[in-house]
Amino acid sequence: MITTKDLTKNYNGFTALNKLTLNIDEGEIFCLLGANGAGKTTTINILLGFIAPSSGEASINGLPVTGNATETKKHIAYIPETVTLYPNLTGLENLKFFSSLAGHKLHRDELSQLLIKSGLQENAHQKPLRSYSKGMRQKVGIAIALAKNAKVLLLDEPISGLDPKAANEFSEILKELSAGGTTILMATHDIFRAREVAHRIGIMKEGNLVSELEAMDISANELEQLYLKTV
Ligand SMILES: Nc1ncnc2c1ncn2[C@@H]1O[C@H](COP(=O)(O)OP(=O)(O)OP(=O)(O)O)[C@@H](O)[C@H]1O
Repeated sequence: MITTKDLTKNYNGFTALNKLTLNIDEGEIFCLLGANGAGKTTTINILLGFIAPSSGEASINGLPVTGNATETKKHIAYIPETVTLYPNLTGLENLKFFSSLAGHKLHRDELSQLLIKSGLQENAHQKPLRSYSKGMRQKVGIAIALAKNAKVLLLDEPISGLDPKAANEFSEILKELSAGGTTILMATHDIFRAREVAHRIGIMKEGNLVSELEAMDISANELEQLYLKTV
């Protein structure tokens, strides 16, 4: 569960995020749309405990992030736009290393299965990351997030750079996780994907959440029109 109440972030008089109130239930997928600079990353960074809000509150599974960030982070898996990994380690080795940092000791077979589930072709598992495309690196990032088995997943434009097939597979993974009870917040510029994968969609403009709608109630075309009218 992700909740924010009147969440605000100011930078020297500039309001990057203005009184954002969100309630994302267990198992729900919420997509945040908005032009560059709308406040999507700021929201995610506050939820991660990376930056402190100026006012308002953010909670993960009922626990306020402020003052409890070490604890709340344990419940969160995070996939940024560009996943940072070790170029000289293979996909398997990166996954093993990062999942062990999160306290998980997984066998080789389990690691391979996670990479396969994330859509990384098997012949790449043993190759060094420096030989991977952006989409392939992103899939290792997805596998690392899956390994953590977190109840909350935060995604900041995770599909930019993925080809349509990989993006589609990624949507399927998100739906599976959601069906298993994972709460998902995804910032994205991909209106079509948002419409396809989300239960609810929010459109942000200049730090404000200006529209909030059920994905089922709107077609991709209508969502695009609304987005263009809004931002
Ligand atoms: N450290 C900072 N100091 C000053 N302003 C900042 C800082 N971080 C973010 N901002 C500003 O806050 C606003 C919101 O930025 P944010 O990164 O949340 O937008 P976004 O919706 O994620 O955009 P994008 O789609 O480009 O990733 C922007 O105007 C940005 O310039």
